[in-house]
Amino acid sequence: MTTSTITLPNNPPPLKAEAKALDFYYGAFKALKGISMPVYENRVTALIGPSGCGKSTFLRCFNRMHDLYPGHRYDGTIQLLPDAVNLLDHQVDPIEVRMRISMVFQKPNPFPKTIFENVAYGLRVRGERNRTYIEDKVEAALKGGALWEEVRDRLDESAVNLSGGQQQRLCIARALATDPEIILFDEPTSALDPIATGSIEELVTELKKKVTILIVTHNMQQAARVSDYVAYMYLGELIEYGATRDIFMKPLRKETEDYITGRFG
Ligand SMILES: Nc1ncnc2c1ncn2[C@@H]1O[C@H](COP(=O)(O)OP(=O)(O)OP(=O)(O)O)[C@@H](O)[C@H]1O
Repeated sequence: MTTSTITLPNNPPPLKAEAKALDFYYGAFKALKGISMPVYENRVTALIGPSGCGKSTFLRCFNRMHDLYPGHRYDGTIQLLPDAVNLLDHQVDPIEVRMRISMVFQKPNPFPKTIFENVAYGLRVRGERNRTYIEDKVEAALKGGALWEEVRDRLDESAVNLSGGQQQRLCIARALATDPEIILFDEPTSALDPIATGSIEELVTELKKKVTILIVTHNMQQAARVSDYVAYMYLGELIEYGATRDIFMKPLRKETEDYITGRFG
């Protein structure tokens, strides 16, 4: 197995999560191999690497998405700080994990419900009944998703009538409504036009003041624009991790350099 090259910052921000010796199996296939990596609080960490290297698989470990399918197995730990709970522990309820760690997918996936009900969804799953509380949370989440001004007068309309970019911002608002500590973004702009992409990138930068962000992207410019730290993966392994500027300006591993300069992948 390759050893990861990990360069930690001199004055690291507080840790929000940490993967340690993480393996993941789809049945007999080992898709992640011994990944150890910090995730710093209120920072954006980008996961990059060629198709099939395990970026999405790694991302989905953080909110136990893999539990939804039989035959999937984790080894190792992902600690969530400051309470130092191992997210992968069977004693830890995956539903509770998904409240604390939300996810935004590649294709905007609003539910066939009203704009309001899309955002209120997680609160209702959590058992929240207080109408005023839910209304306040929905408004705050839509503001956090930079969508409030566009939809405040049509909260009862179907979410599927929104544009693609608006739908993605709605999905971000939905993710925000339960006050998550981490948001996982899986290629959130790959289905969007450049203008909608720009507004999502601005939003990510704004959101990191409040939450910790992990983002999978194929777009090197996007990784350079939005992230503070970058993890380069290949064939299920973490090859190199470091500050974004260092990874792009002076990567320590030849494999990283070949990938970010477009010579490979
Ligand atoms: N449900 C699954 N069952 C079996 N193997 C899977 C499954 N999902 C992904 N894989 C395999 O796991 C490996 C990692 O896939 P993953 O989707 O995490 O890569 P990725 O880096 O996110 O790729 P992409 O950039 O194309 O989305 C690949 O070899 C893939 O074929």
